[in-house]
Amino acid sequence: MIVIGLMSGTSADGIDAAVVELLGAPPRLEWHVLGYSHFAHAPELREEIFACFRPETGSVDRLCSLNFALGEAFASAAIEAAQQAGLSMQQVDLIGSHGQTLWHIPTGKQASTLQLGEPAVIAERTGRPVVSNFRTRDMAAGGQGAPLVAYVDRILLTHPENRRAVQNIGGIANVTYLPKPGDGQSAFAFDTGPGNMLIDALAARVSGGRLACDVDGKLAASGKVHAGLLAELMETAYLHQAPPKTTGRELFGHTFADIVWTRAEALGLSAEDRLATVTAFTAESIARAYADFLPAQPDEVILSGGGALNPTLVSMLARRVAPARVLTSDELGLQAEAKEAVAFAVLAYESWHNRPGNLPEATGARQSVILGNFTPAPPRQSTIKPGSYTEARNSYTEKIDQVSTLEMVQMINREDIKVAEAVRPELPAIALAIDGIAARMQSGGRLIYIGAGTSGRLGILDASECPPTFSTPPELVIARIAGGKRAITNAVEGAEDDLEAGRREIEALEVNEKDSVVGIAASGHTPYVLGGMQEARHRGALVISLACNHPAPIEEHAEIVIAPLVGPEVVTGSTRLKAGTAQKLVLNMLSTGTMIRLGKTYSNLMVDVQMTNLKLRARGARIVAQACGISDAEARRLLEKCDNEVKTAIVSYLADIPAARARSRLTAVHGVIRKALSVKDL
Ligand SMILES: Nc1ncnc2c1ncn2[C@@H]1O[C@H](COP(=O)(O)OP(=O)(O)OP(=O)(O)O)[C@@H](O)[C@H]1O
Ligand SMILES: CC(=O)N[C@H]1[C@@H]2OC[C@@H](O2)[C@@H](O)[C@@H]1O[C@H](C)C(=O)O
Repeated sequence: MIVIGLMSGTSADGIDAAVVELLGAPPRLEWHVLGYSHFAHAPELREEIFACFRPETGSVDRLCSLNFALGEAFASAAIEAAQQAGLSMQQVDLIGSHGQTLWHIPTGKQASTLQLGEPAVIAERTGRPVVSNFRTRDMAAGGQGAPLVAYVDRILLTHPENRRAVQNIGGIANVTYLPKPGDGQSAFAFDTGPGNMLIDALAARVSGGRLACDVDGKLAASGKVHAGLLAELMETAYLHQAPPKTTGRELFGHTFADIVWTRAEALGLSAEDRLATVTAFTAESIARAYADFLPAQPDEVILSGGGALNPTLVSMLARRVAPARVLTSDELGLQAEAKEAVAFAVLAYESWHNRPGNLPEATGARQSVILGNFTPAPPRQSTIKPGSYTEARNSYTEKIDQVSTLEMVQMINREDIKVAEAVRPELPAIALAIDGIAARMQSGGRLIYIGAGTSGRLGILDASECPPTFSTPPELVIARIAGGKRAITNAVEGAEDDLEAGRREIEALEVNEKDSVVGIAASGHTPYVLGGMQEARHRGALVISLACNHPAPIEEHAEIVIAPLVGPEVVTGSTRLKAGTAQKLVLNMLSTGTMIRLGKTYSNLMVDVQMTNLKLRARGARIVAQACGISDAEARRLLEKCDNEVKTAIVSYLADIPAARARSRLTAVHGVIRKALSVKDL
C-alpha cells in the first residue's frame, strides 16, 4: 500500500511529506520511503499560525479559517509529494495527516488537544481517503496524546544488541527508549523538553526577525554558555517530572522566551552567548532526562528532526551523553527530517488495518487504541480521468534497461505486489458478480467471457479449466476471443476493432436473461468487447465489465463494474503484465467463487473431480479420505462401492447410507453435499 504521511510540527516552519510503501504487519512490517519533500509554509500562513498560537490573538474566527487554509496547504503538499515521487495521486492508497498542533493540554481536568488542517479538504482535493486527528483517541483513553512516534520507532528502529534512545529534536524534543529485546522491558517515550523552539525564538529576536533559526548553529558556536542562567533554566519544573509527560508551545513558547530574554538582558549577555546558553539548555535537558528517567543509559542515540542539522547542538549533546554513540537516523536509512512524516504514514496504515497505534507506556493511556478519524475518498468518477493508466509511463522503471538483471526483476516484482492490492477495493463488486452468476447458473444459465488479445486468452484459459477442475460441462463456462480460435496463439490484427463481430458472437450463442457475460478489456475500450456486451445487455443477460481503467466505455453496458486500477505497466502499455495478472486474479475469483456457491467443493476440497486418469484417481481417493477422515485404502474401497463417484462416496459414508440413496439425495439437491447431508430421504 502506498501512504503519504503529512506533518507540520511545533516549529510550524512547513509541511513534511513522506511517500511510503508499506507491506505486511508488525513485527514484520516492510517499509520503503519512496520520496520525502519539505514545503515551507507561505509567510502569511505562518504568521496566521503563530497568531493563533497565542490565546490573545487566536480568536475563534481565525482558527476556523486557519483550519481550512491548512487543509489546502496539506492537500497541495500531498499532491506535490506524490508527483516528486513519480506517482499519480491514483497510485496513492491513503493519506495520514497529523495536522498542525495549535494547543495541547496533556493532563488535568481540561486535558485536550487541537490539531488543525481540515481532512475533508485534503480528501476532496486529492481524491484519496485520509486518516487524521491521531491524538484525540489516545487522550480519550486517558493518555496524553503524545508522543505517538514511539510506536513506529519501536517497529522500525529496535536493535537486537544495542539499547537505543531515538531522539527527535523538533520544536519540542522527544525521546523513545528502545531496550534490547533481552532486557525484558517495554519501549517507552516522553518529551524531554524544548527542542529548537527557544533557539528559534532567540535567533529571531537577536536578528530583529531576520533569522528564523540559528542556521547551522553558527551564533551558538561563537558564544559562551552562561552557567548560571543554564542552571536556572534547568530548574524548570517540567524537567523534573517523571514520565509519562508531554509538553509544547504552551510551556516553552513565547512567554518562556520572554523570561529568558529578560534574564539575559539583566545579565548583559551578548547575542552569541544567549544562543549558546539556550542551545546548551536543549542539550542539557535531554541528557538529564536520560540520566533521571531511562532504566539504563543508551548505547546509541539516534537523532532526527531539524535539530540534527544544528552541529553546535549535536556536539553539545554528544559530550553530555558520552559514551553513547550519537548517530542520525539518516545513517540507519531514515532521513532525519522525514522521520515524523514517515511515522504518520505508518500510523495511518495501522489504523486503516484496524490495528492500534499508541504505545500506552509512552502516552499513559489505559489501553492501546486505534487512532484517528477516517475521511473517505470522493467517489472515483470525480477524480479519475478515462484511459490514463494502462498506457501511462511508469517513472519508476524508466531505467529498467540499464540496471542489472536482478534489479530488473526486483522492479517487476515491486510492481506486481501492487496487483492484489488493486483488486482489493473491487471485492464487493466481485462478490456481487459471483452471487449473480451463481443464481443464474442455478436456473440453467451460463458464464460467458468475451475479450480480445491477452484479455481474450485469459477468458479462454479460465473457461477451459472449469471442466477438469469442477467437472462442469464444457458449455457451462464459455469464452470468446476476437479473431476466433486462431487468435489464441496468433495475434489477429484488427479483430478487436470489430464491434459487429462481438455482437454476432453473443447472438450466435443465443444469450438470454439466465446467462452472465463478462466483458474483459484492460483498456476498457475494445470495440469487439463493447459490441458483445451491448448485445448481451439487450438480451437481458447479467453483464459485468472487467477493465483496468476507470471510468471506461465498457462500463456503460455493465450492471456490475470491476476495475482493478493497477497503474502504469513496467513496460509502457504492456497490459499483459499487471493488468493481465489482475484480470487473471479476478477471473479466478469469479469462476472459483461461483463454483463454491454451487457446491462444487465440500469444505475446500474439489469434490467434483472426474477420475479420468491415474493422477485424478489418486486425488479422488485422497479427497474422500480427507472429507471422511478415513485412510486412503478405505477411501478406495468406498469409491469402488460407489461407482468411483467422489460425492456419492462422501455422502454415503458421512450419512451412513447405501450408495444408491446417497446418489438420489445428491440428485435432489443439485449435487450439493452439505444439502444432501442435511435432507431427509423422501
Ligand atoms: N541548518 C539548520 N541549522 C540549525 N537549525 C536548523 C537547521 N535546519 C533546521 N533547523 C531547526 O529545525 C527546526 C525544524 O525542525 P523540525 O521540522 O524537526 O520541527 P517540527 O517537526 O516542526 O517540530 P516537532 O517535532 O516538535 O513537532 C527549525 O525550526 C530549526 O530550528
Ligand atoms: C501535541 C504535539 O503535537 N506534540 C508533538 C510535539 O512535537 C514533538 C513532541 O511535542 C511530540 O510529543 C509530539 O509530536 C511527535 C510527532 C509525537 O507525537 O511523537
